[in-house]
Amino acid sequence: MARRPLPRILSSGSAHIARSREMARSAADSATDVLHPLITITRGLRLLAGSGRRKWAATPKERRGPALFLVAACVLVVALLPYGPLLTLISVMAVAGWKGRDRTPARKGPNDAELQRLRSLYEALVPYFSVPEDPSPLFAHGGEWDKAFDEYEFDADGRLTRLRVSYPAYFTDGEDSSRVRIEHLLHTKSGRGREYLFDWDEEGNELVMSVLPPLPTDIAAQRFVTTPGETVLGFTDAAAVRRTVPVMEGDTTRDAPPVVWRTGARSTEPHLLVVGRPGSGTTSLLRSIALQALAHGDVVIVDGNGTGEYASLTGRTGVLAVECGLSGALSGLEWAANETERRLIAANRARQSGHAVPDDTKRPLWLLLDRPSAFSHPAAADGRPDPQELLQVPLRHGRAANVTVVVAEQFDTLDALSRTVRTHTRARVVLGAATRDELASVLGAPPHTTPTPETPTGRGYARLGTGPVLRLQVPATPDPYDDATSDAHRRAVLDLLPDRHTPPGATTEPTDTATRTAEPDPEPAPPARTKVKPRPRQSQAPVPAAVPAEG
Ligand SMILES: Nc1ncnc2c1ncn2[C@@H]1O[C@H](COP(=O)(O)OP(=O)(O)OP(=O)(O)O)[C@@H](O)[C@H]1O
Repeated sequence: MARRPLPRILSSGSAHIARSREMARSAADSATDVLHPLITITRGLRLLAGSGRRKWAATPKERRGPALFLVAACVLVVALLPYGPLLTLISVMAVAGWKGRDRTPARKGPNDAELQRLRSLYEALVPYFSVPEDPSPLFAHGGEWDKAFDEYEFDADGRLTRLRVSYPAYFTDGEDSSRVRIEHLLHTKSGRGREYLFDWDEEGNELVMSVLPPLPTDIAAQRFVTTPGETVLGFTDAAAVRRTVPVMEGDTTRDAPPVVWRTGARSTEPHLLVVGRPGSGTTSLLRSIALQALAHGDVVIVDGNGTGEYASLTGRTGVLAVECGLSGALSGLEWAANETERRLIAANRARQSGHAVPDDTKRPLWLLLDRPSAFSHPAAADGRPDPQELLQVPLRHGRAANVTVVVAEQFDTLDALSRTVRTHTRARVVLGAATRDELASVLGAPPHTTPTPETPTGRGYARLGTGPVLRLQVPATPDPYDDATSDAHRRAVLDLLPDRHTPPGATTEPTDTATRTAEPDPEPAPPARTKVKPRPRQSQAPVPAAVPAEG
């Protein structure tokens, strides 16, 4: 059977309809192009009219009369001016055109993946931020997440970088354990491997979580711009401190936010305790402090490690002693205790007789003790006092006598520190990996940030007295005599060292000499800047790390 042709309307209809649609679309496009200025101006006029209406509504009733009068006066002036109405019309059109211009709207709201992240975060928070008794809970399974998350930001990889969470007033945000649970959950769900800052606003029932950039690790030892009495412990977040200091990085200078510790008579935390794990950079921090202290004062170093990491300081001007053995440590600290008393008495006498405090009581004296607990056992075995006992006077009265004590100790041997040391060292630093409890026990408060995914050496936290816990990165101040030290760092440290006051060959005394120095001095030797120079005790003879040689 021959096939009958389809009716014309069915065979050519679809093509016809498509053509008509195409024509209509191009006509609409052309009309839009032609009418575009008109559309823009109309939109602008509508916006202007809207803002005018709002302004009028916001004007107090008693001011409406004068405002109307002013407008009428303006209209009259414009009407009387030559070309006034025309110029006004052109100006209004121009303003309307500017106001109504097409601003491509920025993408609002999260994309699908981000939306999914926010929803799952919201769902995860429901058990923590809701109670069955709440009739209209902010957090409920399947609830409106956008009411709880007021602000959010994602990075290019779609990971959260900032989130503001509103939570119900009954959440126990005053309890550390409740906060820790929320912080842990948000940290885990938002992606590990980054450091987060949690900022709790208890009054507003809001929590802001933000990602912190890593602290720069490329600042090396250098002369920092500080006043006498200020020591740069390291560098922190720009938002955490009010001040910056210029720092050199290679050939460039930039401003960095320092953690500045103030010592001396007006300091509220005149002594420092540094705690860390082995290799965390505590010795480097003490070296950095020594280099800064030597710019204005004298230094006595007691090295319980006995590994000679302070050898570069031996015999330098202002370095009164570098002690590695028990006898040397005892005699050095005994001298320091006597010197503290001498300064106090001299200053007191001068004040009572109405004179100025003598200059030789003002020069800062620093006692830097690296792992003093290493001496405790040999001292007990030998029936001699623990060197820490000799710190009582400098710690208790050092502030008035310009004597500053810095103690570095490791977590494992923290118990061996005397009560006096713990009580009087109110400036605290923790370096290296540490649990939240360890940080809280040393600093007196936990940090508001999550632990670092990788802890570079010299990275940790600082807290000065009752101040906030600050992230800290210590400037690289390695031992210049260490073969592993880079040339740039070696040069940086050597440039900061004062000149030698004794030739290098005379620095190493045999162990028996160090033992001899254990005999108490008939009179305490005054510091280097006074008329008589103290006898520098450099017992740098190599000794085992834990047990000093002469015991
Ligand atoms: N802030 C820092 N920047 C770069 N490198 C550092 C920093 N602090 C320390 N280091 C390097 O880390 C290593 C260990 O440092 P340091 O000796 O100061 O640690 P420590 O805590 O005293 O450890 P230990 O008690 O085992 O000697 C050294 O090679 C040192 O150069």
